[in-house]
Amino acid sequence: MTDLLTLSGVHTHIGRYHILHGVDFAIPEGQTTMLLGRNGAGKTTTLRTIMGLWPASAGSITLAGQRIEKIATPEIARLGVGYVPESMAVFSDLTVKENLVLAARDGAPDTARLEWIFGFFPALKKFWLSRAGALSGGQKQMLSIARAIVEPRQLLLIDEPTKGLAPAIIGALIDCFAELKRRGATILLVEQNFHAAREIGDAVLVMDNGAIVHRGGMADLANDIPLQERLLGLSLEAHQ
Ligand SMILES: Nc1ncnc2c1ncn2[C@@H]1O[C@H](COP(=O)(O)OP(=O)(O)OP(=O)(O)O)[C@@H](O)[C@H]1O
Repeated sequence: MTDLLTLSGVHTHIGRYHILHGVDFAIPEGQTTMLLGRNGAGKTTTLRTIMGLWPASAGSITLAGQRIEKIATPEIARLGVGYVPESMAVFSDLTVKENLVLAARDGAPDTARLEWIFGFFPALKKFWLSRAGALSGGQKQMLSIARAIVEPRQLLLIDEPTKGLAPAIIGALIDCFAELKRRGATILLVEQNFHAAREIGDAVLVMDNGAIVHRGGMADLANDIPLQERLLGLSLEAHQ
């Protein structure tokens, strides 16, 4: 299996705060890797550092063989990294169509690509000419993800997509991620909801205090309750 993204000894400072303390991991191509950890562990900072939104103060970030830790965010996006931030990135006053047109580099999403997206987010086709602000929370999240994949991406970074959503909507999102993965996407996904995480993930990384403290297969962590309690301070039952 080829690694699409590799972080090696990555440190990040935000102002005078030292947030990431030597983050090391590799993301295999075509897999969904979950990034878990307690609040404040450094998960969002890791995604933002990969995107160049917070500069790495030391270490290397390699995407498909190319070093990207000193490259500006728009260039990283052009290299094929899609980012879905925690606060859904949609324009409420614009229609679903306008949101997707703005997300496409040439201002005209490819028709076949749109049909591909509608295949797993049918609500976006149904509400094509509706204001994004009128969508449900789950549909806004779908639009936010659709904006990130309106052009082909090598890698998707998604921050807490299920946060604040009702269980039925979380189920629909999980189905969408499964479909995206089936179609070959490589995804690094931050998730606090362990029940959702174990449904989606192939591999798992756990962060604590700005460093990776566990890496392995998702099934191994899902089946090891003492390990979950030690790493995440939770038991699976508490999250079902
Ligand atoms: N703009 C900022 N200025 C100062 N400190 C920050 C800033 N953003 C984040 N931090 C700190 O960096 C640490 C890591 O935050 P981060 O958001 O990456 O954690 P997280 O694992 O994503 O947690 P959460 O699940 O709560 O979002 C926290 O201690 C946080 O307070």
